[in-house]
Amino acid sequence: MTTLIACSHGTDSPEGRRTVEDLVDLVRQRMPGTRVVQAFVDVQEPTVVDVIERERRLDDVVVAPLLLSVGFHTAVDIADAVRPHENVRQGEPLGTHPLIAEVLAARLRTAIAGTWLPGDHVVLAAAGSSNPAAVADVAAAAEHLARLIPAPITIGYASAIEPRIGAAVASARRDGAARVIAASHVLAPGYFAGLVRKSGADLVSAPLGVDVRIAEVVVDRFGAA
Ligand SMILES: C[C@@]1(CC(=O)O)c2cc3[nH]c(cc4nc(cc5[nH]c(cc(n2)[C@H]1CCC(=O)O)[C@@](C)(CC(=O)O)[C@@H]5CCC(=O)O)C(CC(=O)O)=C4CCC(=O)O)c(CCC(=O)O)c3CC(=O)O
Ligand SMILES: [Co+2]
Repeated sequence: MTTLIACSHGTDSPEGRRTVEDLVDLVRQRMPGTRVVQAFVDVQEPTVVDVIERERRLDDVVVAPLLLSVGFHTAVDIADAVRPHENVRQGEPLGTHPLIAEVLAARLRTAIAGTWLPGDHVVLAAAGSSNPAAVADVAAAAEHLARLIPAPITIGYASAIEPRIGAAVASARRDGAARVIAASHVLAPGYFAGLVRKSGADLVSAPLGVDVRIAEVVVDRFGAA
């Protein structure tokens, strides 16, 4: 049997925790016959190291990151935990999958109450990482999103990388945007989602949240690992 370890960041937000749990439940429903368990890289327990240690004795294991971009957590935390074990594999993060762009577009449509206006500008608001590979992943996510919405898109980061979200919002306005909408490129409510809300955008979309399309991406990443 194979165990899928759904490894998210971890958050102090009760709503964020519930969101991730519900998302993992959706994954579980789609994978009868696979053991699906949660693990975390930061803030919450159990750690991915501990869960791998527990699961690898009985099963093949795939760690499916519930993270959007390659970054410190995928390339160091998860990779280091996986590397010593022959029967443990690591899946790709989720954010470059076209279905994620569909969810982003749906959250944006809700934020604008269904109507795009001339002069709308979207800032794709991502966490940011000290790992430069994150930039390419967020750019790929922006390209997918660009096919689905009529507004121009620029990118802003909550931490580690310039431009920050607030700066990206301000420069869109300087360049003539009539309405700036921040697209929350985060999985769940929490600290980073809060930073996006405070970025000064006119409207802010909800985190990706609980959605069967995201569960589908997790299953896909599991299958490709
Ligand atoms: C509140 C905090 C936890 C706390 O300490 O309480 C927190 C929370 C969350 N981070 C999330 C995501 C990511 N965090 C990183 C990276 C880092 N996160 C760090 C700190 C903190 N992260 C604390 C705030 C400190 C502050 O900024 O003031 C860094 C700086 C230092 C460290 O870990 O110690 C480390 C830099 C490592 C490096 O780059 O060197 C990456 C990028 C990457 O992986 O590289 C991603 C995106 C992964 C992806 O792509 O998905 C999510 C999920 C959001 C969602 O739902 O999607 C939450 C949960 C939430 O928002 O609540
Ligand atoms: Co973090």
